[in-house]
Amino acid sequence: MQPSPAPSQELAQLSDKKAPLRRALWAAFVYLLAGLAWIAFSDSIAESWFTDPETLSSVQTWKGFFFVVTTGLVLFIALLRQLRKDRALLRLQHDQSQALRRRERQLRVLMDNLPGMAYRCRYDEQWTMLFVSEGCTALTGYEPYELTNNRWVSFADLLDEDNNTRLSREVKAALDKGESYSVEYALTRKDGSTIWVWERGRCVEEDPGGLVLEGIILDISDRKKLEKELEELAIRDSLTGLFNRREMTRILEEELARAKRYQRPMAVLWIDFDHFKDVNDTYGHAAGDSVLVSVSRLLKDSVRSVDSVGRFGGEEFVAVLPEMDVPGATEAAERLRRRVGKEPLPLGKGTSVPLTVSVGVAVYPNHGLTASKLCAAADQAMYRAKERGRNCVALAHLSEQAHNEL
Ligand SMILES: Nc1nc2c(ncn2[C@@H]2O[C@H](COP(=O)(O)OP(=O)(O)OP(=O)(O)O)[C@@H](O)[C@H]2O)c(=O)[nH]1
Repeated sequence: MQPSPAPSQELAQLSDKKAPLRRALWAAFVYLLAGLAWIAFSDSIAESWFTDPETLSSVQTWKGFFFVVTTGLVLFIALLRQLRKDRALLRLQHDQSQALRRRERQLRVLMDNLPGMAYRCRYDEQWTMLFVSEGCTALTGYEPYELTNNRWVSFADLLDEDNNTRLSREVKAALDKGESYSVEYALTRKDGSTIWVWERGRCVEEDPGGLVLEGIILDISDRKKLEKELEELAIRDSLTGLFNRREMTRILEEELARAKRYQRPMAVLWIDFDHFKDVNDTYGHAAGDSVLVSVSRLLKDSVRSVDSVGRFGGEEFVAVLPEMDVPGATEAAERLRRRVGKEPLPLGKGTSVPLTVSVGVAVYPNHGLTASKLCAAADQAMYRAKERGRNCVALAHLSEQAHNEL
């Protein structure tokens, strides 16, 4: 079997447009040469071999037949070979185009069933889409033709400035390293709603207009929502929805650092229910839970938006009040105490119970310079409020350092 030419050889043959003419001319030349040689030499050889004119005439007739049959046979073989080659080539072309169509169909089915959108875009300011898969409609709300070539909107129009800047930065960093990029950002859909997407892509080639990027964009809103819920769960108390002890400790440290940096006061209120055990014992634990929930709402509604309220555990609540000095903190604590004691708290099933709280107040820098000192000072103050008969506010003792300075 004849070895098939190497692909580069095939390519060179294909790109040489004059090759068929050259080959045809060569065949014609060989035929002419053979024909002329035959005419020139066969006659003289026949004449030298056959002297009898009658025999010579019949030899010349047979010689003519021989020439026609031989050239016809050569032509037949050459044509047969060529036609077979053409047929094989046509079959190959047909098979290849069938395979190509099959692959295109598979690719389209795959892309259209992607849980997102496949794209090919220019690396420009508009992220000009050269191609987007059918998933574009479900993802963005826009039909593929509306987004392609920025016909109605550009992809950049779907991103706010922050997200667009982040995407540009990530893509550039990946391109600089010659790696693929992967980035999460928020995208505004046609109906104005915002979704979170995850994009992964890479630079595939350079076309005359610049770099081209290819990749996929998937909707990850559900995952983001779940992450947010998990984050919330990690920082919230499951019963009341207020911040939990860990988050309140973090907030307190953060506010304290800010207070120190700007040399401003800040306060911690330690709030504890009076005789809460009686509520549980009389009305049951579930009723006690309802009271805790409604008091949490009450406490949250009674503080400023910059203040934070959390449940430290059991029926102990803590409020962190930034920018609050001793008179302000005492007044805020009094206000809270009055508000809780003013109305009976609902127990569920239409009943309610009057309840009071005792509040301890500690202020930075007067009652402590660290979070733990402030908490301990506020807690002790709250116990003093209990000792004074409950339903009252007690201020922490001056810390040793503050005492010396004052
Ligand atoms: N319903 C309910 N009760 C709780 C929860 N956490 C703690 N408690 C109850 O809160 C009560 C706290 O009781 P104590 O520490 O004796 O305090 P108190 O009865 O409020 O009395 P004083 O603080 O001294 O005024 C206990 O009965 C606990 O069971 C909770 O999540 N739900």
